[in-house]
Amino acid sequence: MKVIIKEDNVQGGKAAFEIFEKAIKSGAKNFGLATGSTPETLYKNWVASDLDCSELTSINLDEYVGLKPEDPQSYHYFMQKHLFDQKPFKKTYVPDGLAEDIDAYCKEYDQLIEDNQIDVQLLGIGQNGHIAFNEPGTPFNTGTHEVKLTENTIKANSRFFDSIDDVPKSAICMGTKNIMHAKKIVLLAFGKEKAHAIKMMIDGPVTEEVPASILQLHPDVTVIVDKDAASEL
Ligand SMILES: N[C@@H]1[C@@H](O)[C@H](O)[C@@H](COP(=O)(O)O)O[C@@H]1O
Repeated sequence: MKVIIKEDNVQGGKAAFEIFEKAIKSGAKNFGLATGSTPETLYKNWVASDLDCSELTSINLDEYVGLKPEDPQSYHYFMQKHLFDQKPFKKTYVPDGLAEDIDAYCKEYDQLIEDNQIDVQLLGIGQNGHIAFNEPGTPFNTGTHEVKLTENTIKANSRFFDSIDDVPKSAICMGTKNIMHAKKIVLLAFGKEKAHAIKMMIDGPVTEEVPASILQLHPDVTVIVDKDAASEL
């Protein structure tokens, strides 16, 4: 893993954007994208750039079960607002939180990822080391699946909702198998509350108890952290 330590999330977002820009200019077409507060500075740089995205395809990591795409808390909405409305892509995919047959839908999403191998996969990390919504204990060979969110994640994500009771209890997300299939991975983490997860991911054992630790086994991972998130390294 290559670890880049930047002053703050502004510098971190800029460094991340440079990686995406270089990949696009070198012909990369398929991007695995992520939500959460962490990628916002990257998307700001992306939107402000003159990059043409009309030939790009994006496949997002996850979506809450039960939220409509136009729900302001949905990850569909987030992506439209922070990137796709300003930078139209050729095709964008975010898991369908309203899918009726979730198991069948997850298989379709796996096929989509199989057919469009991701050139650069963006990731954030949860305080407990989760990536996408792969919570501690999720088997490493899992594909796209429905996941019950842990109390820890519901609490952490409740800041985006009016009340903690409004936070959906489950989500559809890519599994670690899908994530590891990407050619290149860029993981971002900013803030002190991510410091322990970053330490475990980089220096801890590879264990399903810390889902992000699987990234130690991927050949091309760049981790961009700010000083706070790097404080336990
Ligand atoms: N499913 C998302 C993850 O993809 C994200 O990485 C994590 C951290 O979010 P934030 O960047 O807001 O700290 O939260 C959520 O649980």
